[in-house]
Amino acid sequence: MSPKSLERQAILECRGLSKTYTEGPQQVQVLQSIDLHVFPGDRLAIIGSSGSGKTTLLNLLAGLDVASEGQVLLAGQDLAQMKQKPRGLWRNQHLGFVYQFHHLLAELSALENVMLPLLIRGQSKDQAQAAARPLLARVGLAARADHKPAELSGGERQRVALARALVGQPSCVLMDEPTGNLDQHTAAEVQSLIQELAEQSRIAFVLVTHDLQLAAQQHQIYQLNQGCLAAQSRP
Ligand SMILES: Nc1ncnc2c1ncn2[C@@H]1O[C@H](COP(=O)(O)OP(=O)(O)OP(=O)(O)O)[C@@H](O)[C@H]1O
Repeated sequence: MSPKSLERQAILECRGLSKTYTEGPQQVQVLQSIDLHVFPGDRLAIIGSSGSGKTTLLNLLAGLDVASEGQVLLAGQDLAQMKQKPRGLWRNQHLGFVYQFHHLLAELSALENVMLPLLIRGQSKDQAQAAARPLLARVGLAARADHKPAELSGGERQRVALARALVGQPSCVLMDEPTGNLDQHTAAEVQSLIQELAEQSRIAFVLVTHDLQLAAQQHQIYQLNQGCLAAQSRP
């Protein structure tokens, strides 16, 4: 395949994705037949009111939850068709995930948190450290490598979480409210980092956010409404 056709191959794709939650006798359809294509270097924002299904969609795209109908293809592979262990490895190789509440391990330092995905992949401590240190520097936290999450500010923790999502050199990073707990200045820093990484390293970003300012800075905004995903025209 030529580099150009590789570039046009969606790194993450969903087709006819639906999700219904069953609570006792009640069924709640949260997502209805959603199609989405994410290409290298894309920056997409998904907006929608509270309870519209944004997190549910992100979890399905990440293979953390199972769809009621439809498919998710990550780097061309249907996640639902894979066994648990290879699916985890495939996800670890191609996807980074930044959660709203960062989910850093409290007992590990910032550096150790960033090293973790590589240690899980079976890399040595030295290899993991060699990859994690420059990333911490890139997010402006070289001097905080030995600090535990409790000793960092909210913005610093979010940047550690971003470095951890990037350390495995994923093709796509999913972010749930990446600036939800950040002040305006730190949110702007996170945005410029996302922009730089998308342009220079062709990493694709899918951001779920309530922050319309952040959404407006991405290539495309999608709105989730009554289970359907619609592309928005730019403001
Ligand atoms: N495990 C579950 N079982 C039953 N219903 C659920 C479950 N998870 C989510 N829901 C319901 O699905 C709907 C969508 O939830 P989701 O968390 O995806 O929304 P959201 O758009 O991310 O909301 P917010 O912006 O408030 O975080 C909500 O009505 C929620 O109550």
